[in-house]
Amino acid sequence: MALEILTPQEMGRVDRLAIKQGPLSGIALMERAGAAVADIVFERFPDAGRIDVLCGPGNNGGDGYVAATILAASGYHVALWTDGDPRAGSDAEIAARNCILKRQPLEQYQPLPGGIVVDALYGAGLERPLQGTARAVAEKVGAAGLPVVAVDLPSGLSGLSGEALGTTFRAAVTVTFARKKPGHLLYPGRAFCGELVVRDIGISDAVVKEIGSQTFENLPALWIDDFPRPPADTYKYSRGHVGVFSGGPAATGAARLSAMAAARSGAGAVTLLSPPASLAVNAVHLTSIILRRIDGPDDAQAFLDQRKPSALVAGPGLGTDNDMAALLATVVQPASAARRVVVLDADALTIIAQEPAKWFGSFALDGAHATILTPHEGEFGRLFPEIHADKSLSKLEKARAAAKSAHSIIVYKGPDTVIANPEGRAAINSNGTPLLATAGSGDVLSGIIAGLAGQGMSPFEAACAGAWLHAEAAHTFGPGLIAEDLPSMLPRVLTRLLRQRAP
Ligand SMILES: NC(=O)C1=CN([C@@H]2O[C@H](COP(=O)(O)OP(=O)(O)OC[C@H]3O[C@@H](n4cnc5c(N)ncnc54)[C@H](OP(=O)(O)O)[C@@H]3O)[C@@H](O)[C@H]2O)[C@@H](O)CC1
Ligand SMILES: Nc1ncnc2c1ncn2[C@@H]1O[C@H](COP(=O)(O)OP(=O)(O)O)[C@@H](O)[C@H]1O
Ligand SMILES: [K+]
Repeated sequence: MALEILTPQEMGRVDRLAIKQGPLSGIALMERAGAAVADIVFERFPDAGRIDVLCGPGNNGGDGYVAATILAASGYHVALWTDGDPRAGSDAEIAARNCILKRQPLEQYQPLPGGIVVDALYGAGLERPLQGTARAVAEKVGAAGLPVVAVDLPSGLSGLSGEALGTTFRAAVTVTFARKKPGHLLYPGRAFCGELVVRDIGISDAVVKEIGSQTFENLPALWIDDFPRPPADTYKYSRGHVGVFSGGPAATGAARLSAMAAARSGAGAVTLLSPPASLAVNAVHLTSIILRRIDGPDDAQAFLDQRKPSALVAGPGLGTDNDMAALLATVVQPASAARRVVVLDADALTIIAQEPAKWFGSFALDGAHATILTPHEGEFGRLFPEIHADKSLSKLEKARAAAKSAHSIIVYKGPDTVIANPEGRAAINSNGTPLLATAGSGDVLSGIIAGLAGQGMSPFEAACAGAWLHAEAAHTFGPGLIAEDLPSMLPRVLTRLLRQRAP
């Protein structure tokens, strides 16, 4: 399974290395890329009355010349519109030379009803907004609502960040080559791409590996080998013991959601740590979850020393007053010998955001201990104001920078959740669903991550698996989902996942 995501720059290096190592030349790769585009047109639009192929001056245009040639030879009515000549000496120049279709100036192009558009204006090389004719054409095509097949990327989109650099084509299908790029998975890019198809053009996995990308699509293959498999002779505490801190009586539900999610993720024991005032309300709502009274930091320390939980969740419904800040200080200190992963969310992030540098300095991340922060957009902005405001960084790069500065694993949530560690390893989640935009779903995510990390899964992998399982649970339930439904969907999702993994 090809999991690497390549930046446009890395893709350029892959292209050059593949050409250097052979056996395929640049024009051979381009012929395969153009053929892949033509294939998608055959598959998705077999009855297209007319195909307008728009070619830019770079190699993206080269793919367009190849696709136009194949489509015309197959009997389609193809019109070729070009925005300048291909650059001299480029592979695109060879592709243009091999294309016998008449070239028409792009400024004369007018959308025709019933047609489809192949957008081969700009791909990986676009670095500034579309201007002049290209921009006017993007606007015309958008207004006409014609189906667009984008070559590599919809023109106008940054392949690096997924940002629209300006006016951007909106594709029905995007055909990219070898590997996905960040802009295909990060919003708003993902929406501009429509259906995304990745086609092999003969670039070997070994060449991609040599580039050493540190970004991956968050799919089970990324972490399944590390997924918890309890041995036959396990018992409840060795199967993972997760402690979840509850807040005051008016806000106990969030912590219970986390606790239930941790339990459903396979943790052998989950203890809800409750302030005295919330004990009664928590008690009436809990059955399999253990309830323990915690009246301040000393009690919390006693729990940590006695029970040695392997993972903790603090933040959902915790409250942000000074007492909770003191409790949090106890929670985040590195465990002496015992392995422990601490997942901080919601109110814990609000407390930390008041003095980020102090808190970040206390977070430990080594083989045995880790801190995982799970901010949504607003929390991320409060925790990392400078990184958040830096317009030159993509969401992916922001998550990486935040992980480094906080010595933590960051789960930067949203429709395109990014998980990053301080060493620069990062994953982009691709199975998100707007069904998850429901109160309390983040609390469930924290619990799943803690449940997996508590069972011994490596923290980065646990965070990735948590984000994937969370969205998969939402898909499995479907419309009408509320946060309470997510934990009870996990058994089905886990069954499917583990069945697939069986040899
Ligand atoms: N053999 C290969 O290498 C293969 C490559 N493949 C294909 O190549 C594509 C990448 O090709 P590419 O690097 O030539 O980039 P592409 O996007 O076509 O052109 C960008 C050039 O245009 C210019 N420019 C930039 N922005 C501009 C703007 N707003 N308005 C006007 N001009 C603008 C800028 O030049 P500048 O003006 O800066 O001199 C820049 O250099 C890739 O997406 C894939 O489809 C596949 O076939 C596989 C084999
Ligand atoms: N439009 C969306 N598409 C996919 N996932 C989403 C969307 N909106 C929210 N989510 C996910 O739902 C969860 C919401 O978390 P959060 O904002 O902390 O909610 P809460 O505080 O109510 O628990 C996150 O995992 C986030 O990634
Ligand atoms: K394009």
